Amino acid sequence: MSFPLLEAQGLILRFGTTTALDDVGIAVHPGEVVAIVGESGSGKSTLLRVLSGQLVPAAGQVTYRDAQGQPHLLHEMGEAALRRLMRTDWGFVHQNARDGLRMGVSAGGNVGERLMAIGARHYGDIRAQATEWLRRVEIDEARIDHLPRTFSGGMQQRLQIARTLVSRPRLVFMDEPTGGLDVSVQARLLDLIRGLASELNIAVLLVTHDIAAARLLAHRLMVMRHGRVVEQGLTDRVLDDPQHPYTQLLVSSVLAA
Ligand SMILES: Nc1ncnc2c1ncn2[C@@H]1O[C@H](COP(=O)(O)OP(=O)(O)OP(=O)(O)O)[C@@H](O)[C@H]1O
Repeated sequence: MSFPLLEAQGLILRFGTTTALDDVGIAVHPGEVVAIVGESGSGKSTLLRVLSGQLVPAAGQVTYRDAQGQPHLLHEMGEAALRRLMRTDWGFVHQNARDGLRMGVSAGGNVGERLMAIGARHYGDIRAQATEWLRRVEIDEARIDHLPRTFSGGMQQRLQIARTLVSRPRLVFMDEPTGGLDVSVQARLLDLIRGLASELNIAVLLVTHDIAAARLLAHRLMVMRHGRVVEQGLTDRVLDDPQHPYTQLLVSSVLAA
């Protein structure tokens, strides 16, 4: 198997007396979708923030391997290098599309901007790619000059995905990407994410408390509770044959719902 794209060991992080991460390790390989599941307060979002360099752990390390195969210790990279990584190699899909979109910029502008950030300069090419990406995320290209605030919640989320993926990141961090949307809209969005991640061979680190979403998208699953990883493995194995009592409870409560 290839080297992991992102790898962490021994992560510890406390907020006052709360231990949000308690000796957490993870590895994400190129093209792999890994879901972090667990109840509210289990440490999922904190882990995502540490893995994407936004929070510095009290102990442990995170290593990112760049496109040339060079490993970098994330928390020793420096602000400028980290920002460059975020622009070129990584993408973020937020639960609230407003956090990932520029609401005062047209739909086409939202997508085109990301291309310009990685060096695209030719207006015609940028507009053509933006049009193509709107089509890919099932937004009518006639809406290209409209502002995202005129879009439905599901459309805004699809636009955020187009904006994120247009620059072909190697790794995308997603925090509850379908949270707050209608169930039918969620299903369509999950299908779209699954298709695009697989087609573009993008690694995804997905935080969700939605086991059904994790089953649909993730190759591997990591179950967290009270800041610890209680179980991890291939998604079907973990969900069909959970070993830890907490995972059994999570799975059975979904089945009973
Ligand atoms: N900025 C903060 N200051 C203080 N405590 C925090 C902060 N962020 C998180 N915590 C605490 O750390 C623990 C883990 O929180 P975290 O948000 O990572 O959990 P989560 O699994 O993502 O929950 P949710 O699904 O509700 O977002 C919780 O006890 C939370 O209250």
